[in-house]
Amino acid sequence: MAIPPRQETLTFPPSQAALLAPYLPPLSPSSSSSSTPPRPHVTLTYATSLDAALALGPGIRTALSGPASKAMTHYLRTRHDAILVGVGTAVADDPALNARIAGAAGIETQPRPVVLDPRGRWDVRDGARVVAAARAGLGKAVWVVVGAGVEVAAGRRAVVEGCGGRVVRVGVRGDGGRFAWGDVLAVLWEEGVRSLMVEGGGEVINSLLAPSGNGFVDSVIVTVAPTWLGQGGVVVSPPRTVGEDGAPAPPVRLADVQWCPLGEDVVLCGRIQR
Ligand SMILES: NC(=O)C1=CN([C@@H]2O[C@H](COP(=O)(O)OP(=O)(O)OC[C@H]3O[C@@H](n4cnc5c(N)ncnc54)[C@H](O)[C@@H]3O)[C@@H](O)[C@H]2O)C=CC1
Ligand SMILES: Nc1nc(O)c(N)c(N[C@@H]2O[C@H](COP(=O)(O)O)[C@@H](O)[C@H]2O)n1
Repeated sequence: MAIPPRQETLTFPPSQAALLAPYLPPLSPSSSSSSTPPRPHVTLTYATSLDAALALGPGIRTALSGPASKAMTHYLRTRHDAILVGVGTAVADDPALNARIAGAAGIETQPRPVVLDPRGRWDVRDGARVVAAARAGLGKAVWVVVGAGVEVAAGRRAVVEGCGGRVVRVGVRGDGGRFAWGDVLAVLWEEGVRSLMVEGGGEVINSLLAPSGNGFVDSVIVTVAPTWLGQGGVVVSPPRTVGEDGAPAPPVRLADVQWCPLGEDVVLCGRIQR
């Protein structure tokens, strides 16, 4: 018999959850969306250092959140239908992508892990934490989003499907072999996803904050940790664009801002100013 993975159980007080409520998708989402075409509510959320770094370097798993903001992240996971990371994060962190928090009782409260992997490079194995969590009933099974014409090796497909997951196809027509966000969100909506939490990593966040992506972001919840990681980190800094007149486009800025201290960290909530 397989031994289920050991995991911690975090707690997040209702008083702190109430501060986040205005930025979260509705608890009972309707089947229609106010957007045309319909798409899920998108919450962009990650932890950063004071020098805007997500990690010490590409491929280096780096703990930034303290215990309280880590618990917040797991609460956020229970409040979304799906949680999305890029393949860079799947490879670097081997994340479990489940909600390990008191109150996350039953598989229904768990988010669907989604890995964006346009070229099918994720060498997912049975030992991957996200696979182990699904097998143990501690999380939903992963969906791997690959480019429309991409071959996924039979062994990898067997691992994904063997734990109940799926390979989902989306055409690649974004720049640099990436997906266009509208395409990914349309497919997830069709699959029943009404709320999506985007966790990272750097490339995914920067492309979502770029002009072609930020119109899809409904709210932003960023944990700021009191540390500088130094040069060479994986940094959040979206591309600057130039308007038709050659002048720089206005910077991306948050509106409806709230700063909430959480342990030694500060959590910044807002919506992208339109
Ligand atoms: N502090 C935090 O909250 C988090 C930190 N991280 C860190 O981030 C690092 C990984 O970041 P990256 O290497 O930048 O990889 P990433 O996780 O952003 O994945 C990038 C890959 O995603 C795919 N992709 C598909 N469509 C895309 C699109 N529209 N936009 C962007 N990418 C798209 C591409 O294949 C691309 O190479 C790791 O070190 C991880 O520890 C990751 C998540 C959260
Ligand atoms: N909120 C937050 N704080 C940090 O300090 C982090 N390093 C991350 N990373 C994200 O969480 C994923 C790990 O998830 P599991 O604990 O394995 O379920 C990692 O892949 C990043 O997406 N997040």
